[in-house]
Amino acid sequence: MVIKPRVRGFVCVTSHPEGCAAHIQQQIDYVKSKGSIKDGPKNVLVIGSSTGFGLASRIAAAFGAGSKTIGVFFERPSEEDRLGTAGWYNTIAFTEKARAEGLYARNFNGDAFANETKEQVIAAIKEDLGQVDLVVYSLASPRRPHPDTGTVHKSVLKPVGQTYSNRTVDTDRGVVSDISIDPASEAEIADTIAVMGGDDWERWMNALNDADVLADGATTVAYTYIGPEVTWDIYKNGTIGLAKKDLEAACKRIDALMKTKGYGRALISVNKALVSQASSAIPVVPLYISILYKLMKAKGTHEACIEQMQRLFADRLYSGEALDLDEAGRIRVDDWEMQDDIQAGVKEIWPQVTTENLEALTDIAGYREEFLKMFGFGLPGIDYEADTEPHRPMI
Ligand SMILES: NC(=O)c1ccc[n+]([C@@H]2O[C@H](COP(=O)([O-])OP(=O)(O)OC[C@H]3O[C@@H](n4cnc5c(N)ncnc54)[C@H](O)[C@@H]3O)[C@@H](O)[C@H]2O)c1
Repeated sequence: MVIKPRVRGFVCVTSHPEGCAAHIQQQIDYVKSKGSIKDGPKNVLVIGSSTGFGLASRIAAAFGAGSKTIGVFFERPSEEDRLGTAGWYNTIAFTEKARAEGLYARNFNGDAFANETKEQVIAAIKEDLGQVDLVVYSLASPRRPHPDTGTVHKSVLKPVGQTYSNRTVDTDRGVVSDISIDPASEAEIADTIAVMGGDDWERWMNALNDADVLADGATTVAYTYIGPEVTWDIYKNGTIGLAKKDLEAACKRIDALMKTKGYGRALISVNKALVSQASSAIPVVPLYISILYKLMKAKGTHEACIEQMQRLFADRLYSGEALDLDEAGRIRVDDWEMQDDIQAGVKEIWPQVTTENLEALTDIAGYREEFLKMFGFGLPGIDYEADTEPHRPMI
């Protein structure tokens, strides 16, 4: 079938298998162009490995350090009259390319929050790898069925304590407008923490430790975002920010657990704002990203997921040097985003943006390009008029 993009609000409901494979290849080529990561991780578990930062982490580990990888993700295969999700096709392409180079890659499509998924993954580690020396926790989920109670918690992206009003952009239609978001209820705050906080990461690490599948000196890392003041009420100080605070608290407890294993460590990396399936759903953030991209591209410091994760692995986690951490003990690969001149530029452009000057003042074109790329569209060398097989089994 011929597959075209069909964008509905902040999602694209179609995805192109060959385009996704070309996107994976671009990321592999980038990692290889940076040279190999010496003393990188050997056996890596990536939780949330099919898109965004988790996928880029898996690619950086496999193709930068020759790591064996196990990926856990929640994606949908194609059905008779429905395409598979981009993450489904991404994972097939990654796995084909990894195995073609003799790299071990094994996949688990299932709910990472569930006890059974953890048990299956642990059994696979025991069977194939013995132990893992890096666990990347990169889940972004709108819901979590609680493994003990069965209650389904749903996360919300809302301010806390007061109504938040700001401008936002409908990235599909290019319309800039003002929005007001009412504050979250106590129940919504608790639900968001249950989904995006640190409980599940801690459960994974305890389960891996109890099963003795963490290597001595193993590292685990999870990702967060801070960003500029203009987004704080909806991000850093909003429901998602409180969940991230909970993630950081869990990090301290997990770090203590990891310290019982030689030089083990648990870390939080603060990453840059990027177009991803998760970030496109956050109000206001896509407008910020469009302005940010314009400024960072002009300065020559723009990075996408793969550049960020390659830098995290090569220059931070596995540089062989002591980690340069911020006052809260976090790694900062959002350093170039947060530079004063970039943020001063954002402050200057922000109040001026309207529907009419959106194209001129921001990189909305680059935003849309990145957005479509996540679903395999707009990749060079792909004939989007050609027939494509949409039904592809997981490997
Ligand atoms: N995108 C950004 O701008 C940004 C910036 C900094 C930090 N982060 C953080 O990085 C992390 C990853 O975000 P992303 O933007 O790469 O998201 P993403 O939506 O691209 O990826 C999420 C991953 O989680 C998996 N997943 C979701 N629910 C699952 C479940 N129940 N079981 C198993 N897998 C499941 C998906 O399959 C996918 O692989 C998040 O913690 C996010 O807060 C994102």
